[in-house]
Amino acid sequence: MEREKEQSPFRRLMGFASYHRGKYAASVLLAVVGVIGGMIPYVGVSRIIICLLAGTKSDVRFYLMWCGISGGGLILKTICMNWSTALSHEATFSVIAEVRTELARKLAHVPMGYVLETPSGGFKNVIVEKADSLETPLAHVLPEMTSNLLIPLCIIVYMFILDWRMALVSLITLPLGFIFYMMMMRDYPEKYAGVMKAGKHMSATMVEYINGIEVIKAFNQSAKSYAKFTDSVKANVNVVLDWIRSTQVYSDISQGVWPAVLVGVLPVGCLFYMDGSLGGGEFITIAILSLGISAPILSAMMYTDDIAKIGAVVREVGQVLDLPEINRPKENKKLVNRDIVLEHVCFSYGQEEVLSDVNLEIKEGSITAFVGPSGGGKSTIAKLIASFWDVSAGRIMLGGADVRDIPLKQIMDEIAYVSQDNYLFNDTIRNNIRMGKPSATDEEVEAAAKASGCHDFIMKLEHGYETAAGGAGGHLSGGERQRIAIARAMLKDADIIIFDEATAYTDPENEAVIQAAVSKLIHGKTLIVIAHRLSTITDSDKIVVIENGRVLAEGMHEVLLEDCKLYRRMFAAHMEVRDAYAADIEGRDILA
Ligand SMILES: Nc1ncnc2c1ncn2[C@@H]1O[C@H](COP(=O)(O)OP(=O)(O)OP(=O)(O)O)[C@@H](O)[C@H]1O
Repeated sequence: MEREKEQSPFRRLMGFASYHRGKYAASVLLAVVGVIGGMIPYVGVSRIIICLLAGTKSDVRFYLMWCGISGGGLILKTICMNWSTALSHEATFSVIAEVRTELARKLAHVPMGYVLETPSGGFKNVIVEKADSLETPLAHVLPEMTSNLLIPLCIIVYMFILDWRMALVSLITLPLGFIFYMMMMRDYPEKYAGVMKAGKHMSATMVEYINGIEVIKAFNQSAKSYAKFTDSVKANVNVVLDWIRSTQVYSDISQGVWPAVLVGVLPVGCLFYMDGSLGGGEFITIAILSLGISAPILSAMMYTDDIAKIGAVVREVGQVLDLPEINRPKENKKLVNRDIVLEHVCFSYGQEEVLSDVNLEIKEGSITAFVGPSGGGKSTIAKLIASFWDVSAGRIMLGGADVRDIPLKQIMDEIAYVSQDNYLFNDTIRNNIRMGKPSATDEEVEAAAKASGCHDFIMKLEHGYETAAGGAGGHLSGGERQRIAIARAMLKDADIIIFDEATAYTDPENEAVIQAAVSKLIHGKTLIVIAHRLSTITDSDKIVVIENGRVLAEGMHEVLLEDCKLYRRMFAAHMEVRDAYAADIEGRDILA
């Protein structure tokens, strides 16, 4: 596994934006030109006022010219600012799309365990909400903050040229407001990280609540009594309110103090005017200009809030991007056959070892069944073979090569994993089956559906193959979903098939259809079946009994019945349940 070097949030943000730096540079340049355009009316007004008061110009064309120049400046400002914003948004939405694509790619390359252990709401929060929150700093901060800081800077320089004393007086509210602003920003990153954490937790529990709504309803719970959900909503609102309470006063004071420039400019200006050291034109010009200082500075300050947030956002996006990947070579490996060999395999989820010293040989073209008590490690072995995780110790060989030396894509091509949780995408049934082979024609899709026993129930659906399957399978039964997964695997035509039999007891009719589908699917292939109904695997070439993370026994059905007490007991128990179930069904049929 590989851990990328940790980067500072700012460098990472710049890294995201680097492919679009041309657009960002043009956006900043246009913003600067826009600021210059925006300054022109101030100069125009000042020229007109000074000349009017001094009475030095009586030609109306002079005033009309400055009116025209001022209007031109405003038009230049509007065009440049809008163009600048359009460019920065164009670049930013591309960056956000790239970040999302990279996050999604990352999830496909980290060990499955990381993805499964993280609530899906957590990932959704990072990929959707957090990625979205990059929009403000990237699209607005660069051009708009540049212009919002440049405007007051230019005004101040101009005021210094007119009268340096008045310029200083007009700046007096800036440091005062800044003190309160800094008090507001105290511990900001920590507080904001707390708000984000609470939001993420709420999002995760909400997704959990929605996913588990069936169980919650079945057990007569409600949103209120589902304490985890209500607690997270309350915790979120408390953290946000605490944060607002601790900053609101300072924020209000600083926002009140900053624009109050006339409090100094008017009395001091009157004094200077009365003692003759300040001209009437300059006084009025400075009074007007001083009003233009605080608004852009306040806007720029608003962005510092976003800059402070961005560290936490980028860090969180970075945490996903830095997850260790399953590190595999890129070049395909030549496999001599499809034999699978496990040598002294150990594996732990976190600290707890769930497999210890597992040795196993699965011959190409054979049928191998994993059986054993729940939690014994059957699925874990199957998932290690499919490279969902890497072993903690020992090795797994496929066709003579260590699976860690085989690219993930090659493993995915070699192995079809038909799991119990057959996720159906929110797409048509046809496209769901086609996932097994994206280039498959409609005829191939339907042929696979027929072979896997899906065709009849699909044709009974309202829109046949074009019916939307809906998230996680919609209204299809477990058995139907499993048959769709078998159809997908048939299209994929992989050499090795891992089939995780459904734990829920399916009716004998459905079981027979699934059995028929599986036997068509495995023709000439290597099959590993994680079996929960022992009657279905008695003909296997090899049955492996797995208990407490170890291989307890292996052999054919008859041999194990003789030699393995656990297998004998499990088989007898299974037959008993099966017979009782069959008798129950028969009884109901007679009553009907
Ligand atoms: N993602 C996981 N994180 C932590 N522990 C896990 C995870 N998946 C499985 N385990 C644990 O590993 C052990 C083996 O689980 P596994 O699913 O491989 O057993 P199994 O024999 O397939 O069980 P079943 O027949 O119930 O499906 C169990 O103790 C289980 O709780």
